[in-house]
Amino acid sequence: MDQIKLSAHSLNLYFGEKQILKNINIDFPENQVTSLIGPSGCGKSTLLRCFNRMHDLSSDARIDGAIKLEDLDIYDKKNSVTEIRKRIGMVFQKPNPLPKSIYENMSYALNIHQFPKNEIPKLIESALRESYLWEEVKDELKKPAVKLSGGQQQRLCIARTVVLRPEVILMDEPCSALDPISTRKIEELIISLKKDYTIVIVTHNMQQAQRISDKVAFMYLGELIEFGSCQDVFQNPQNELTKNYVGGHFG
Ligand SMILES: Nc1ncnc2c1ncn2[C@@H]1O[C@H](COP(=O)(O)OP(=O)(O)OP(=O)(O)O)[C@@H](O)[C@H]1O
Repeated sequence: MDQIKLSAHSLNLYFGEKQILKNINIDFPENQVTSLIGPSGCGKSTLLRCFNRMHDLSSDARIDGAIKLEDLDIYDKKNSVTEIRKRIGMVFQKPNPLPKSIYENMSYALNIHQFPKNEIPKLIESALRESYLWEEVKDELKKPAVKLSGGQQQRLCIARTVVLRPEVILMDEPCSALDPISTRKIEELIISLKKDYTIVIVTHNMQQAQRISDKVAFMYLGELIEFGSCQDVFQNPQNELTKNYVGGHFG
């Protein structure tokens, strides 16, 4: 039986009058990669952003239902967003390093969370190793992060998330700005990270979803249409819409 790490229960989201997410119920198993797939505009990124309260600052967003990290209610006002984002990290579509050195990119959140100063170098090395970047940057940690290649910048953004030891990592099309070789490296990285983290990723790339996912969720017009093992969703979809989408008939 899968151990459930993160879950949404009867989740609805509205932007103004418009309902974007419709009664989403989903369980993300621990130490697995789950891909959210579906045609453009179906609500994948909007759903992903619900999991670490990224809509909090959007005045026209209204959410009802519940999201739980194990037993923790993510939307319970007494839980701080900073603490939730430490436990549920996020990596965005475009690599977005701070305009600072590689080292400062890594130390920034550790300082905010008041990790002991003497532990910081070790934590940084370990997260950079875990993110397949250490060997490439160990001699130039003072270099501006923006001077790294796009793929290296994205691995740095992953390392910067990993350094806080989150439980869940959310990724919103993390390879869409990258070339095929950098994309492959990130895919290998995602597969290796799942032994320590639960990963939820939005992807448009069906080959990528098949290469990296344990579970796949297919969404359409704000609804979760089908959720199952990667093999089942791609080889034996139950719903006609899923069948057409994974068969490349629309999207
Ligand atoms: N801040 C916002 N205010 C109003 N509507 C929004 C906002 N953000 C997204 N939407 C709308 O919500 C719907 C879902 O968008 P979302 O970005 O989640 O889809 P998606 O499946 O991730 O699409 P894509 O694959 O193109 O990135 C779209 O109709 C979009 O226009």
